[in-house]
Amino acid sequence: MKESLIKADTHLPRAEGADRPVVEVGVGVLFRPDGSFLLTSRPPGKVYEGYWEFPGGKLEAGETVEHALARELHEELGIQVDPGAIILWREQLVDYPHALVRLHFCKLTVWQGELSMREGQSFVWESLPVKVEPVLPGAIPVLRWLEEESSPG
Ligand SMILES: Nc1nc2c([nH]c(=O)n2[C@@H]2O[C@H](COP(=O)(O)OP(=O)(O)OP(=O)(O)O)[C@@H](O)[C@H]2O)c(=O)[nH]1
Repeated sequence: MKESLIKADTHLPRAEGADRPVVEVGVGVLFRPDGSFLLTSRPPGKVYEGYWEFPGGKLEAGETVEHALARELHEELGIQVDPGAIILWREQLVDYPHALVRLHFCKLTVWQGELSMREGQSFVWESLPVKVEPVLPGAIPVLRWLEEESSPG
């Protein structure tokens, strides 16, 4: 089956032309017992600064999605996560002007430690429909999937 692709900001030129490598990214949807989920703002200095997203980051060489995400959540949020508690959920390819990324979205309900924003981000526990904006193009499908999962039938 052909992988679904989102094209973001199509009016902007693409870096590196058509044959650019795919950057693999682990992304966490952290749920509290009341069903709310965590959104964080992209830190100052990063592309799409200030946009709301789910926390996560790029896989390093040799890492699994679960290990990369556990590492990123510790680096960004200061929490301890057992890679075994990370549930792989969905994938989405996104074509951005700066990179072609494959997002590996994961669900997570268990972690240790208090949240501390180590990169100058803001955070919010949200529920549908989310109130914060703008949401990163590559995070928007998650909101749709959560909506689908919460509606009967
Ligand atoms: N963390 C995260 N990244 C996302 C989401 N949606 C989405 O398109 N992305 C994209 O995935 C890539 C993640 O890169 P990043 O910059 O957050 O990762 P990182 O912390 O490893 O980056 P660094 O190399 O600047 O340290 C970016 O191109 C970002 O635009 C999302 O919901 N969460």
